[in-house]
Order: sequence, then structure tokens, then C-alpha cells
Amino acid sequence: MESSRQAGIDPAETTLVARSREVPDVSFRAFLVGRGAPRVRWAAPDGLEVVGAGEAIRLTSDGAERFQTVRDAAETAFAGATMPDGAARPRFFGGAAFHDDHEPEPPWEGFPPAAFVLPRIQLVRTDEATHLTVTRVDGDTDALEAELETIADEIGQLPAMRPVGGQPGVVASRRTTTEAAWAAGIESAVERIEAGDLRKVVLAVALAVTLEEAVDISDALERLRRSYPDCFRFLIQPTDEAGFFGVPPERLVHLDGDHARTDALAGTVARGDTPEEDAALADSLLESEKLQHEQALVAETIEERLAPMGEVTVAEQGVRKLATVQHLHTPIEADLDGDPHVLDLVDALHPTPAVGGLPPETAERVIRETETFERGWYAAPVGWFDADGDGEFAVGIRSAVAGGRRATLFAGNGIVADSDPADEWEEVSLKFEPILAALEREE
Ligand SMILES: C=C(O[C@H]1C=CC=C(C(=O)O)[C@@H]1O)C(=O)O
Repeated sequence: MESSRQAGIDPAETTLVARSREVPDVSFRAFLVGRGAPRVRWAAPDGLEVVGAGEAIRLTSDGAERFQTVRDAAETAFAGATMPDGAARPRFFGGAAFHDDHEPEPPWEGFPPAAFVLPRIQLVRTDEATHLTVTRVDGDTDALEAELETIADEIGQLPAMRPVGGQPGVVASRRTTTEAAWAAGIESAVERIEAGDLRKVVLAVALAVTLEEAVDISDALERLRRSYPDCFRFLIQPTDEAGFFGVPPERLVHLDGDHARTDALAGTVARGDTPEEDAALADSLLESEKLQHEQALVAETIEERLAPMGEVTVAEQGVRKLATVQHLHTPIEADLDGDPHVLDLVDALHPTPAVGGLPPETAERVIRETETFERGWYAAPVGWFDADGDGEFAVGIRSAVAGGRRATLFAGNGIVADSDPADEWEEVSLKFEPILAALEREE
């Protein structure tokens, strides 16, 4: 395989022009329903919400240099562009596969090792307003103005709210790994840890689900918004056949100018049925040597990877409570030197030991040898960047790839010296729960 490759940009052929205008605050789901793939959707806990449809530019790459390749191609595309700034500015949306040599086979058709799209139409909702941005690559500003008018009119006809459809319903679900194979994989990883050639590895399971009806991912995301309001929500849908979506609680990185924010999130216990039980579980999380070790490796690694780039501040550890689980959480910030691009940070941080392991190369080998399914874009960076190199990426966990009547869900656990296969088998159920609940019909 080539070490890296790019597509979609011929500087001689590309004059990027974009215009924006404020539009009424319409239902983003209603907007997406009327547009076929490619489509993207992004919502961050800080309130930024974006939907995009169509492709002005699509950048793809693979290999060890994949993020640099995309960064260079995007810089070429943005050079000389005429476009709005502020909330309405055009952004590339997309992400990458966990492994840089990933082959996009089912269920991952349409998902190369890295792919980013600058949508033709972008709608951005902030606390203040909703902005429509239309982008062209042929420099034709007259056509652009006309298009902006037409699309703004179409958006003006959309409803402000759209009722959420029912869940598609689950007919059958099957883990792609047997419990025996899972236990053998964990025992072998623990042996390597005891032998000293591995410190931690995150091993995952896929859940293949057959649905009663075709899934409407926008509706599933809306249900997830209600249960997970402080998580990220994303949809990357390159074709009408398959979309990758999820509600990750974990920020890989947010970059604004030279200030970066990231999360070290690892270690899991369930939520309690009563406030007392919940608090006792949180205490057990804070007091567990195993879980503290599992998360400390993540926090230390992030700090080490950011340290050469600027001044790092590690905040106090806390407990992050989600609807079905609680995690150990350490917010980390950095003031970076030079003129950083968020893709440089993505490159430096992915995979953190919250989804990969330590040492990274050994962990990656163990993941490839042990897992019985293709990770695809699961547990990998997903997010956006702009012309200044600012942007935000989540870690693509609590996620699924779905299309028609099929969905594949993913969940993984950090394995350290005292991991118990039966406990870990139970724990993945808690991590499947968010997406499964958005697909299953209520009793
Ligand atoms: C890899 C996943 O979660 C990571 C993030 C938080 C807690 C984790 C854990 O307890 O093992 C994982 O490191 C997943 O949800 O698939």
C-alpha cells in the first residue's frame, strides 16, 4: 500500500467561494431528511450544532501520514478562498479509521483510513443564531448568490420541529466474539502484561444487530440527545447505505488558537439504582487500584504527548456520570507553541490508551491478533477543522455503523494485570446500552 495518498484537490481547478446568511431556526433533522448522502451531523456539549449535506471537497488519505496529508490538501483548498468567518465559516467534517491501513469492507464501505468533507451546504446553530453557508469550488460567485437564495428559501419552508419517529426495533443481536474467545483473548493479554511486554490494551467486541425496520439515524441521534445531553453526537454518512454515528463522552481534542483541551477518560462502573448505591459505586471507582491504574496510564500518556508541544495543565480527577456508566475523568489543557493545527494534535494523541494501549505498537499488535471484527472508524478520531486549523475531535466510542436493517455496535474495555474476563464481558454490555436503547422498541 502507498504510505499516503490524497484525492479531491487540484489547485489549478479549485477556487473556493462560500457565502452565508442567517436563516430561521429550523429542525436539522427535517433538513437532513430532504437531502441524500453525503451528510454529516455534529453536536458538541458546549452547544455548537452543525449539519452538512453534499460535498464541495472530499479529502481522503491513508498510511502513517494520513492526517498530515489531509492538512496539506485542506490548506491548498483554503488558500485564496473567499468565505465568511465566525460561526458560519466553512469546516471540513470527518474522521479516520482506528488503524491507518484499514480496508473499507462491509460494514465499513465508504469509510477509508481518513476522509473529510467540506459540505456544499452547512447549517450551524449557536446560542445566538442559525447560519446557512453554501460553498462552491468553481469560483462562480453569481451562481453562488443564486444558490444561497434558493437554498435559504427551501430552508425557510422547513418546520421548526419534527416529531421523532419510533425506534426501528431489534429482531436479533449477536456478539461477534464468543465468551470463550473473549476470555482467551483477555487471559493472553494478561499473561503479556505479567511478562512485562505490555502495560495495558483495550480489547473490544462488536454486536451485530438485525433491525425490524430500516434505521433512521437522525431519529436515533435525537433520542440519544435526550439521554446523553452532555456527550458529543455525530453522524458521518458517506453513502445512503451506511452511516457511522454515536454519542461519545470523550473529547480527543478541542483547539482554539493555541489553547487545547482534552480528556483522559477511563475506568468504568455502573450507575446505581438509588442515590446511595450510585455514590457507593462512584467511591468504588475512585478507590479501585485497578481502575485508577487503567486511567492514570491514559492521563500520563496524554500529558507526555502534549508536553513537547507547549505548557500542559492537568486538572483534578473527578467522576464523569453518564446514563448507564460512570468513568474516572481528568480534564487536561495545554497552551501550545507555534501555530498548531488540530490535525497535528489528533495525530499526536490517537490512539490514547483509553482505546489503544501501552506500549502503543505492542497494544496495536495485540488488538489485531485478538479482535474478531474490523474496528473501522470505531474508537478513532471524528470531528471537524477549519481554515485556521482550529477544530474539535471526539473519540468515536459508544458508536455504531448502520444502514437499512443492520447495525453494528462496538464497545471495548481497558485490560490491565488484574482484569477478570467475566467482569469485562459484563462491562461491554453497559457500553452497548446507549446505542442499543436508541434502536430497541420500548416494551
Ligand atoms: C473503549 C471504550 O471506552 C473507553 C473509555 C472509557 C472507559 C473505558 C474503560 O473503562 O475501559 C474505555 O477505555 C468504549 O466505550 O468502547
